[in-house]
Amino acid sequence: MNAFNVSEHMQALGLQAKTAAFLMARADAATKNIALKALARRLREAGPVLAVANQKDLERATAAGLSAPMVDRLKLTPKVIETVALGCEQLAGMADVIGEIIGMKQQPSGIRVGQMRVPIGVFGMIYESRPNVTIEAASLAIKSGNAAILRGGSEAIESNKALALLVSEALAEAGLPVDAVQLVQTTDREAVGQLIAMPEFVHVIIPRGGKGLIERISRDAKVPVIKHLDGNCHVYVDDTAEFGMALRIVDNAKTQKYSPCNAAEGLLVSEVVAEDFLPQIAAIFAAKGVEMRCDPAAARILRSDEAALDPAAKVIDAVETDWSEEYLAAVISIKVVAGVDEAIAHINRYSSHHTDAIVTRDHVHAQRFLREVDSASVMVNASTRFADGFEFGLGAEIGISTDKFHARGPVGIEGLTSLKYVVLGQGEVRT
Ligand SMILES: NC(=O)C1=CN([C@@H]2O[C@H](COP(=O)(O)OP(=O)(O)OC[C@H]3O[C@@H](n4cnc5c(N)ncnc54)[C@H](OP(=O)(O)O)[C@@H]3O)[C@@H](O)[C@H]2O)C=CC1
Ligand SMILES: N[C@@H](CCC(=O)OP(=O)(O)O)C(=O)O
Repeated sequence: MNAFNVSEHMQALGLQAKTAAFLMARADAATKNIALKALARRLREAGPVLAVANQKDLERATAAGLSAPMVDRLKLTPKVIETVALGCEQLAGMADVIGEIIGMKQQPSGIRVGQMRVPIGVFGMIYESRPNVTIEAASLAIKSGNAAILRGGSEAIESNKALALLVSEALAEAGLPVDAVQLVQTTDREAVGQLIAMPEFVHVIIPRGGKGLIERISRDAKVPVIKHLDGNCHVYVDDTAEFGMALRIVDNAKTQKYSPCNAAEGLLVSEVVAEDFLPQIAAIFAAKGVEMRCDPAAARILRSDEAALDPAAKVIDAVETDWSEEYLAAVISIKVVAGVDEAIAHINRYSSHHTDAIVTRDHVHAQRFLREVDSASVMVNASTRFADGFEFGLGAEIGISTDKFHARGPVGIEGLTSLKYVVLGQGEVRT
């Protein structure tokens, strides 16, 4: 048997994607929606097959010692499958934005100038070991009329192969090119190196992952990149925060799920309310086993007799690196700040500019936070966990862009499109 040649494989995927992209760009809305509905049906029918594939991944991951939150996101449960199937149906029900023309205006010369929304072409995506992302990316590629080359996390390879087969079948059923969505068939990272350096085939790269991934992409990519990076997200509890609300939001932002990029990693509390608020949130964290990495002021409050914390509560002295850390685990950094100015300054210095929230009843503080915090999503009185394409009404998401150009925050259909100018004349010439 011939050895698997990564370079040949990637060149073949690239060429096939380029051909498919041309056909996808001219596919009509009804055909794309047939494919999406077929994919939803096939996902529901394939439950047992997907379970077998996913079990192989889970066994390998568990044997390799993957942490519990990471194993959790690898799971392709019936609920996860139903959610992505529903997502495909929701996308099918959404208006097709491809071909829409906006801003048509007549110019002094007589020509009319506007902009048409068009697919980007071929996007290459590198993402974490979360199999549902394969379907979200595939369904968004179909709806937006793009072709995609998907390189999922290595722990999810069996699940992804099974899912990619369903996508090909759904595309074929609708009469669309099966190569519109292709999965890289190897976990060899050399394939990533090839994918990001094929400008003749791939128009944009979408990396979803941590710092190691982005270092490589930034160094080696030969095509534009829309970065979907780490989330060092914060909740700031302001002087006037309503405590019940603040407790609910901070608890949810930290503990509803530990692995996502939109989970809170840092809690900032105004010194005006710190003595009262911190023991209450710390009691919740202690009950859930959340380790608290505290600055001296927070540590003093939580170690005092008045706090009356369970002796088993994990109150640790924070070090400088804690402020920049994305734990993705039952750990949170806690700092007492003088007020909204210090909170904004801290966030702008240490956050990864992903998602940050303020809990307050002060309108001026809320407005200042929204305007001055330089992050892709800024929130008032809501959990950072809402930073998600589905929750933002986009139908699905490619991920959460931490870039400032082209697309910022949760990226849906429009983030996978571009606008080109269209000019309508009646024989005008330039003088
Ligand atoms: N902003 C967003 O939308 C999202 C951001 N994230 C972020 O992702 C991170 C957690 O996910 P995690 O799986 O640990 O991320 P990783 O960065 O470790 O892995 C993500 C993907 O990148 C690949 N990869 C990583 N490093 C390299 C490299 N040097 N060369 C080639 N490929 C590489 C991985 O491949 P392999 O399988 O071979 O390791 C995997 O496919 C967190 O920082 C989280 O915040 C996660 C989801 C969404
Ligand atoms: N959109 C997602 C967040 C994406 C994300 O961070 O995924 P992961 O890092 O794989 O857990 C959500 O909140 O559901």
